[in-house]
Amino acid sequence: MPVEHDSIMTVLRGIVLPDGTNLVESDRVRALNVEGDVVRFVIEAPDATAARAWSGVEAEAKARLEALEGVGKVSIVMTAHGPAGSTPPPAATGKEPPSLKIGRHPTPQQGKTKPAGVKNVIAIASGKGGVGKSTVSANLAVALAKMGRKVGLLDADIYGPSQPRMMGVNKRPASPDGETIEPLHAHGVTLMSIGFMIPDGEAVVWRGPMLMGAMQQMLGQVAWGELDVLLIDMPPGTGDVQLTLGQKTELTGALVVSTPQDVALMDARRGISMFNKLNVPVLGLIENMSMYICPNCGHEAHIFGHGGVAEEAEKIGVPFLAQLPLALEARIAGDEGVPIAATDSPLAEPYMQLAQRLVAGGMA
Ligand SMILES: Nc1ncnc2c1ncn2[C@@H]1O[C@H](COP(=O)(O)OP(=O)(O)OP(=O)(O)O)[C@@H](O)[C@H]1O
Repeated sequence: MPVEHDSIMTVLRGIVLPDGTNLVESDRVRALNVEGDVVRFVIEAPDATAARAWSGVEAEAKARLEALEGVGKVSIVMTAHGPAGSTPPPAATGKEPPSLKIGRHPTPQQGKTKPAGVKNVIAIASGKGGVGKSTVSANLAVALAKMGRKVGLLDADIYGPSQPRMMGVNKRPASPDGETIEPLHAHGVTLMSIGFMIPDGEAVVWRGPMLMGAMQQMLGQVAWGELDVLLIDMPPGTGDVQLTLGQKTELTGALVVSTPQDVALMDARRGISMFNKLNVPVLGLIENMSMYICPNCGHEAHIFGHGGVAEEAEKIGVPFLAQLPLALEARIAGDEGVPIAATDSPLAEPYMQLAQRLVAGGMA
């Protein structure tokens, strides 16, 4: 029988650190993963000096866990996040402990790249917050997965990552080697969110270089595997993440989500003009909250106006890809972690059609 997570934590609680606390109490254990009889995790030391001084801690944890019933192999990676102390690094073996931290200065990069094995990368953007960009991203990802496509979803919305809630998963991804990050999986979609890696609100204060570094890591360190398409749920507006992504990533293109309201459309125009400047093709516009369908009588009301996004698409010569109704059922589904496209509700249909258009166009 595989070893229980709790039994492992009990053992780790018994491993005393030099300051008298233990590994669990001082929150040093990350990415604990049990597969069969193999236990893997990361010990996150406060800095490189401590990481070196804790080699006995690592050895003790390994020996004690290997003595547990059901455990065959134990693999521990020691990482350190803080500045190194004054002690010189160990001789010859040389390699610094890998860093699992998301949010760092970028490493130099020549030209545009995309994760190996990923055929298409599509940014889902909006000029304005709250228009439903994350809802569209989650549902489109699920609809594509239902069609049998291999889909990844990267939630890069640093101001309010909503995919953990919308896709119904929220835990810290495993990192068996302290460098590669194993994405999570939900509703057939390979999923990574900046929200899995950093405490709420921390990234909001990041500016240019830190954001560039974080995006580089989310694209480059995550083991995305073979994907037909990777959707990126962007933060709203035209900030550093959008710029970095447009300049550094080989994007198939961008989908721009807007409500029919004039104010939302004005902001959407700004987003479109940014993508044009970055030479990122705008694959199409999506109108969300097009009409409200009363759940009681079926009456349709155009709460945020009517037809604005279709007109805009025609004016700028890009496809108008979908019209998505405002529906209570869709909101509740998103809040409960089961996107409406994952259900057999008729509201899943417009997302299936959107997915089909992208597949037919060779974009996903
Ligand atoms: N078509 C819809 N019908 C009903 N509710 C919707 C619809 N689209 C979005 N919502 C709801 O509106 C809220 C905002 O949507 P969402 O988070 O997808 O927007 P966003 O543009 O990603 O926002 P942000 O910029 O804050 O990330 C959510 O509660 C979501 O469930």
